Amino acid sequence: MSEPMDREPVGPVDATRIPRYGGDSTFARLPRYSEVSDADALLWGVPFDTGVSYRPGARFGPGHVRQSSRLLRPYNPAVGVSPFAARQVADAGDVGVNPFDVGEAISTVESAAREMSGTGRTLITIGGDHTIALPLLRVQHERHGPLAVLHFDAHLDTWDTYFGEPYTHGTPFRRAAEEGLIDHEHSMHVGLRGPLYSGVDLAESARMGFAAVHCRDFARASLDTITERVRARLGSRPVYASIDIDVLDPGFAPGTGTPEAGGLSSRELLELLRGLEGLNLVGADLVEVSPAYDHAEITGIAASHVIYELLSILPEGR
Ligand SMILES: N=C(N)NCCCC(=O)O
Ligand SMILES: [Zn+2]
Ligand SMILES: [Zn+2]
Repeated sequence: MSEPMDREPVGPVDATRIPRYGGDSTFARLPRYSEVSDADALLWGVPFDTGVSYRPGARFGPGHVRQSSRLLRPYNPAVGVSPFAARQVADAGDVGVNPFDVGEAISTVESAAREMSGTGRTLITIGGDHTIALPLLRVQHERHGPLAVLHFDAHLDTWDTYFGEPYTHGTPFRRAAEEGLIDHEHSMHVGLRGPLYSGVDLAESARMGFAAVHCRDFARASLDTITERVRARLGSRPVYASIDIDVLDPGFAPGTGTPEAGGLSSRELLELLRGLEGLNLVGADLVEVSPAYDHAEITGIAASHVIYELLSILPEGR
């Protein structure tokens, strides 16, 4: 929002007074958007998975991530921040999208994101499959111009079409590049791995403006070296982080639709995010949590901690 908040932010329900396993399931037990006068940052869900190429179920992601976020506490010692006290964060619920029409769903997400971000609210979106990154990037681009896209994923998601369809979860970043939404000098994939369709896939993605850190790099370079590479690439540009939970190894995130062996640990991803403090993060999404393949909330908990770290590194006033 444009005006600074004139009162203390309304925080999560206090778990020392009201047990955390009961009651309303908002993200981290934060207030609903309708319960606060306004918000600096909004979490919201996009329960959509009509764009998937393999296992379905990410439409149930938002509810599952919220349910798995009940144990989050207010203070983040890793970065010395209380993310819910530094700004008003609220949960805006889920948007109702058409599961039978991908084009209509994309326009619905775009208009809802535009309306919710208003004159400057930060949006953190819980998917849903990766198709939804395209309308989210369109709205961020309207405000900030070409974005330094920080894309955590096992997959490139810069492929052209699936079964002739241009709007799928494997294609959002090619569409975004075609639409001029991506800053070619400052965007990056992190966590790539697994078999491709052809060697050309990587070259095409590089032509679209993405530098790349592969999972193989994590086997050799230190986390500090990789963090520095990422920071140097993003610079001071407006950064949009799009995090596909399948960037984590299936052992750390089994509940996802297109799992690939040999991924990051939750510890590596969380620590890398902490190392991005001070960057100009303007918004983010966390996608591809498919609860039917999750056990013991393993994937949901990892996802909720990723979102918590993102909130913890938001610049002041955002
Ligand atoms: N965005 C995700 N999670 N996956 C894309 C995989 C596309 C494929 O089936 O080749
Ligand atoms: Zn992926
Ligand atoms: Zn993806």
